[in-house]
Amino acid sequence: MTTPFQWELEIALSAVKQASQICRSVQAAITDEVLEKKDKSPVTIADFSSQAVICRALNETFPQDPIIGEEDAAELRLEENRAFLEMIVAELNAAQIPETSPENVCRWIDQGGAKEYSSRFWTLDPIDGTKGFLRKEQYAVSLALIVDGKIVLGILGCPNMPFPIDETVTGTLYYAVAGQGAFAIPLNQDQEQAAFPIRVTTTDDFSQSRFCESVESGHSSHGHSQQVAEKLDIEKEPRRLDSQAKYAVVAQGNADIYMRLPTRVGYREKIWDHAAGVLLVQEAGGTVTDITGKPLEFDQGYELKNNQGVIVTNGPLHQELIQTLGELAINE
Ligand SMILES: Nc1ncnc2c1ncn2[C@@H]1O[C@H](COP(=O)(O)O)[C@@H](O)[C@H]1OP(=O)(O)O
Ligand SMILES: [Mg+2]
Ligand SMILES: [Mg+2]
Ligand SMILES: [Mg+2]
Repeated sequence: MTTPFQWELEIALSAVKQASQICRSVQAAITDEVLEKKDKSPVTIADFSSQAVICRALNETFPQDPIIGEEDAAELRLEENRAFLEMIVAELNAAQIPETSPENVCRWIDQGGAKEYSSRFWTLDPIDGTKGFLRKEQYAVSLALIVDGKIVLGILGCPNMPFPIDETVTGTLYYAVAGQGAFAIPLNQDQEQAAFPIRVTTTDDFSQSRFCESVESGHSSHGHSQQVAEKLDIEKEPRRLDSQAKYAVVAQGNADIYMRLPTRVGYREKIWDHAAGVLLVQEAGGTVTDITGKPLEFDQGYELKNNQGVIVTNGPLHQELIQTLGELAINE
């Protein structure tokens, strides 16, 4: 008997693993090749390579499934960016991806171009935390499958995360399937190795708790999280790291809380920045809502249209934290 989504898990894990290894090799070599997107955020050859490899693999096995991915190939098709495209082609050739050509690379990337909600789709952030990637700190390759508005499968490839039970091993692949728990495996492990189940902490004492948040104060308000920490007597310094690695840190019990507090009115979180991390934490026993305590709604297209910010906890700390955000009027 097979468990639900076993086939999807197998294909997706191998694609994320391959993409994570490409990201790692790009990071080790050069990273000063950066395109600036229209919104002024950076994108590298690793972002595009990762999206190409993962969309190619998903499309080969699940051709009917739309993919809502972060990147698209419009800029890469411009003549002025031809050299940049050739560097992506070279990365995929080095990774021995069959049928690699400039045209196919653009086509694979654009397979991740769905925008609308459908009853079954994947969502992909080929590199979440590009700024962390450029600083050679934390970043994540993030992939999730959403069926009938529910996240059923989530994977985070974290090439710079120490393995939870052996910190000498760098690079962790996290995954969760709805109802089946959350697990970590080393990114580099070639032979079959038992997946290590991860769990959130059980503390209900804020004075003993630690929270994590973005490095970038433009992505999450450090001023507001400081106010919350003072009100709740959280004494420990926040752990700042980029990307959905923050979800993994809570899921494996290295922090108790992740706060993502809006920095400007009107910003809507993107589904690919959260879907995989949310399922990982929920399956590890934790709780995720927006800053008003509402569940995140993954049936609204590519944005979390009906939500503001994100609050992640081990569970026991959740309600009082949401209440405090209300008292401080941070949720308005
Ligand atoms: N104003 C904002 N508020 C919240 N998140 C943002 C904002 N601007 C960009 N982001 C997104 O935050 C993510 C990184 O988060 P973190 O700080 O936790 O590493 C990126 O995916 C980035 O999207 P983008 O890819 O468009 O730059
Ligand atoms: Mg980006
Ligand atoms: Mg992102
Ligand atoms: Mg990204």
